[in-house]
Amino acid sequence: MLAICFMLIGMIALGGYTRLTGSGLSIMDWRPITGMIPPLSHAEWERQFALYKTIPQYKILHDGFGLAGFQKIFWAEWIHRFWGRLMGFVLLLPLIWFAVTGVLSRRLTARLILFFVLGGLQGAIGWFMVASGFNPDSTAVAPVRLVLHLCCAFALYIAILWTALSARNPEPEFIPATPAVVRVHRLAWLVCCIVATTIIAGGFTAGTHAGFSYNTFPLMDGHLIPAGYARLHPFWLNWFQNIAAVQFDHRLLATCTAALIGGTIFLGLRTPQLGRPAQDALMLMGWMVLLQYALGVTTLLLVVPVWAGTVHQTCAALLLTTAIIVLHRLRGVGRV
Ligand code: HEM
Repeated sequence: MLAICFMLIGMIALGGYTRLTGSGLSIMDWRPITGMIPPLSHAEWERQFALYKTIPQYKILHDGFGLAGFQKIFWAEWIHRFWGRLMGFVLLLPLIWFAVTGVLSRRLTARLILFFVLGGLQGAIGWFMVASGFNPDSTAVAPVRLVLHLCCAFALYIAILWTALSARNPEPEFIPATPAVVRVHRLAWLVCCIVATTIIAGGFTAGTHAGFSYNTFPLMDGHLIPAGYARLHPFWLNWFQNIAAVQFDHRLLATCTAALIGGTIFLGLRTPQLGRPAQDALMLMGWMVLLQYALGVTTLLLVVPVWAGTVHQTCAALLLTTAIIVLHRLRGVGRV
């Protein structure tokens, strides 16, 4: 399961690369089994390329890049899909073996089967997202579907990570539920929620291409709150479709995330009852949020180069990992 967690981080990185290189729409069909075989003849490459030429993205973004250019974006998308299938095998084959030899409890077996099914569903959601990019008036996928795909990937990752950590460490270490400990525990939950919300906001920032505007920090076009924040009506529409508001919200949430993590560490380090493992995890989370914040600003100031966008997206998963490890190490609060 830990191997699958590593593979999932790799998958999130590959997803970022695929999105940022505009490769996601290059494979225009979804064949869960036979799609594993890439084009093997020149005729098949030409057929796939001819298909791709029919969608608006080709004409607007990649017009005239030739078969070699098409092959480049095709391989990015193909590897992303292939990696997904490979994860399915890495989960399924040991699962069958361990279940047959009676190593796994029924509960764990059922949970792992559920993860396998959800992994398949994530593939289907990926296709649901990609299909939205083929509409006659679009050159990219629908932001809402991008966020759906991203959120499901993170949710599945959290579930597998939690299960893996619990399998490694089945008995939580008792931590006395003093008021200070309970406060840090509650803050750790809040941190997980705000990190998740910042990630969703990051999804909309990426989906609406908001990172290509207002490339200054901390001001946006000379203002702390950009002019035109509330341009759209009804008001809530701004949070999803207005580039100024989408980017501002992501910055604001990221700043709140960093501040909340700072506060949690401050209290956590003054609460010795938490124990060393939980305090170490808090410190790791602190370093990670600093790195992620700096990467976010770098991505913005450099106008979203592929490497920075990919690393920023991947480090979001690593930040979430540290937040989950903190929560996992605090599992024993009040438990005898
Ligand atoms: C706690 C800190 C942060 C987290 C967890 C976070 C998370 C994310 C995630 C997950 C994405 C990509 C979503 C996707 O690909 O669908 C993203 C995109 C982005 N973030 Fe952040 N972010 C953080 C801080 C920041 C900061 C401080 C800035 C800049 C001030 C920033 C600027 C951006 C930009 C410009 C994008 C779009 C890049 C692209 O198009 O690929 N982020 N963020």
